[in-house]
Amino acid sequence: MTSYASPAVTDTVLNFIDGTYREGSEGKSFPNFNPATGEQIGLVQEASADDVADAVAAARNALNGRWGSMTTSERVKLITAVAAEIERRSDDFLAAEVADTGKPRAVAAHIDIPRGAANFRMFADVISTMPGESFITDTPDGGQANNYTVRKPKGVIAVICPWNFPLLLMTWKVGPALACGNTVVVKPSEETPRTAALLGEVMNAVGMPDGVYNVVHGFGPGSAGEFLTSNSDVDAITFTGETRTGEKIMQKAAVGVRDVSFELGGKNAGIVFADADLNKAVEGLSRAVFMNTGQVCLGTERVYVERPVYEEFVARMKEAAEGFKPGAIDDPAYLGPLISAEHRDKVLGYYRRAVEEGATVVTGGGTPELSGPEWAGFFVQPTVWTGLSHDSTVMREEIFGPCCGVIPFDEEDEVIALANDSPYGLCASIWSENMSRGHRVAAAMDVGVCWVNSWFLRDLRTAFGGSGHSGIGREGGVHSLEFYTELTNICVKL
Ligand SMILES: O=C(O)C(=O)/C=C/C=C/O
Repeated sequence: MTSYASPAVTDTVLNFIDGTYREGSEGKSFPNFNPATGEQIGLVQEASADDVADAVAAARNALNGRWGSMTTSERVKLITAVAAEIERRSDDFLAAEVADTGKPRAVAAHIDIPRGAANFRMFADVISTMPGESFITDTPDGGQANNYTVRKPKGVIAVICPWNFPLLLMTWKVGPALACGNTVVVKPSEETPRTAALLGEVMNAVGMPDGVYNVVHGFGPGSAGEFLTSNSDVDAITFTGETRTGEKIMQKAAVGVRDVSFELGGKNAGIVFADADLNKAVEGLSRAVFMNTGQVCLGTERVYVERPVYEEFVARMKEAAEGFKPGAIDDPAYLGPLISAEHRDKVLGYYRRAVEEGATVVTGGGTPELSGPEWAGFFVQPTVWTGLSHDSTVMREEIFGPCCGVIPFDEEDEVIALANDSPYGLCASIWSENMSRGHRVAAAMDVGVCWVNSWFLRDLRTAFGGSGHSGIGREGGVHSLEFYTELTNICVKL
């Protein structure tokens, strides 16, 4: 049986289909690891094609059953109860998330788990207060017509979510999906299945109708994710993760012309002007580079600093980087592991590539000296480079690790061009005490989100997402409704 509250125990993480937990029908499973220790902590039951078909059918049946006939206020009451139950079981969600990710308990306790509840509450509010649209039209016969719009759920939504903020990013999609009356089949990352599975217990506890929320596990080609995106009874697909995976999903979505909502990769820039408050800039950018061990889609991996403050900024980022301590999980400065041995090796490959391309390693560049079995996992050193060209590999490709390259600039137009010279367009941060410059440069960024003198400050009502290779569509507040509902305009001749 799954024991989320004691993740050190080897246990089985099950699929959750039509309100019940079940093993994969083909008896296949795959290992689940704690990235801090590197130890296997469980087995995950792999959903077969039949299991995924059952989950989609359960979601369809729920739409055609009690869930589909519920009023908005009945749905709002249920998803508000989900939020409360997540909070009541926050210790279990915390244990499950830390077991799966190895992330600092402080990060999971202050970001991941609270956002799990907040995401449901946010969209309960949005769907309760969202105004409709209507127009009184003058008609050729001298009369009038009333045009008004009604929103209806899109149907069965496939939710494919990543391993860096598993509960946060899954509920960022499931919250609005359910608020709008859809049903979901969730395919969590194979690295982090636990909190998605645990949410099934919450759904049952609050009396969510069976089939509204389903979870199927799997990884790679020929498994649950592919079965799900290929299932013609899935009405739309939402995905957060790597750009190249998004491209593959989009190909599947094309069959049947299914809508997609994507938050994909990024190579986000931080720009520090000479008139910046360096205390703010170093605090904000050291979080943007090193928080969650750099495994944040919004993270910063390239920093441009106006020349007069370049040397001081580099020295202060070195100090900040060395303040992050791998292998000290209860220390607020703890730098957790990367999610897997594979990802650790990928990041170390970029560390080597940086040196090959002429980087000066200001700090880090390898793996930390850690002793003890509890730190035998996938740790790397927080790293800062100088001496790299803007066109170097590590300044152009998304690494998704605790590292950044720092490059000097001289002119505002120059740095705007550098920051925008990327196929990605997710976010940026601007650091300057000159507010007209802050507004001006932020507006010049070709990104979905730009922070000024801040980073990762989130108002869930705002438009969130990226352009170019960073995604399609926006999530957040009323923006999520564009994806999770279909509009019908009704014109009544008066
Ligand atoms: O803050 C959010 O709503 C969000 O989506 C964060 C994404 C982080 C990705 O790594």
